[in-house]
Amino acid sequence: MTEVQIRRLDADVPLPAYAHPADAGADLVANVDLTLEPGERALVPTGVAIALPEGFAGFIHPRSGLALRHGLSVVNTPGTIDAGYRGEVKVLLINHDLREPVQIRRGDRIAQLVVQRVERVRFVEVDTLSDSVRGAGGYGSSGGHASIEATTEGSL
Ligand SMILES: O=c1ccn([C@H]2C[C@H](O)[C@@H](COP(=O)(O)OP(=O)(O)OP(=O)(O)O)O2)c(=O)[nH]1
Ligand SMILES: [Mg+2]
Repeated sequence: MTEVQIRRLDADVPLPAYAHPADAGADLVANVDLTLEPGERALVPTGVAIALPEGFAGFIHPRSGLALRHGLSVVNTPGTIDAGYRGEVKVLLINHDLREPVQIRRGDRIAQLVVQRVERVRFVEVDTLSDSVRGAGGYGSSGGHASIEATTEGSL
């Protein structure tokens, strides 16, 4: 397992932790109490700083349970933590619920950090790009409906 240096900026705050052995995301914890009114956003400190090895990056994703129950998400999802960043990891939360405020208490697991290997590339300027099947098609160019064949019961 790749080791990542981590520094607590608050001695009481739990370190990011994976809830289950095969989870991709380690939960990040809020280090403050706050209330987000409908539509409101806030940059929430997690009380930790990390030093990712070169060739890795951290990506801050929302937690689906909070998104489902409260409309809580991450504005810039996924937030990017660069390997060279040594400041406090912060989460840019937003309350997407139209009616209810979201209460966050210090210690709540508010988002999850996915650490991944990333490639850096050298951009080589050319006059003509290599051909591809897709070409310049995008924005729904491949259509939106998959035809589903009618099946009679028991025919599978
Ligand atoms: O959700 C986030 C996003 C970013 N960061 C920190 C780590 C990251 O390495 C740094 C810069 O983030 P980003 O590159 O997304 O922001 P920017 O607007 O491009 O700022 P900069 O000019 O500092 O790169 O801020 C966080 O703590 N949480
Ligand atoms: Mg940047």
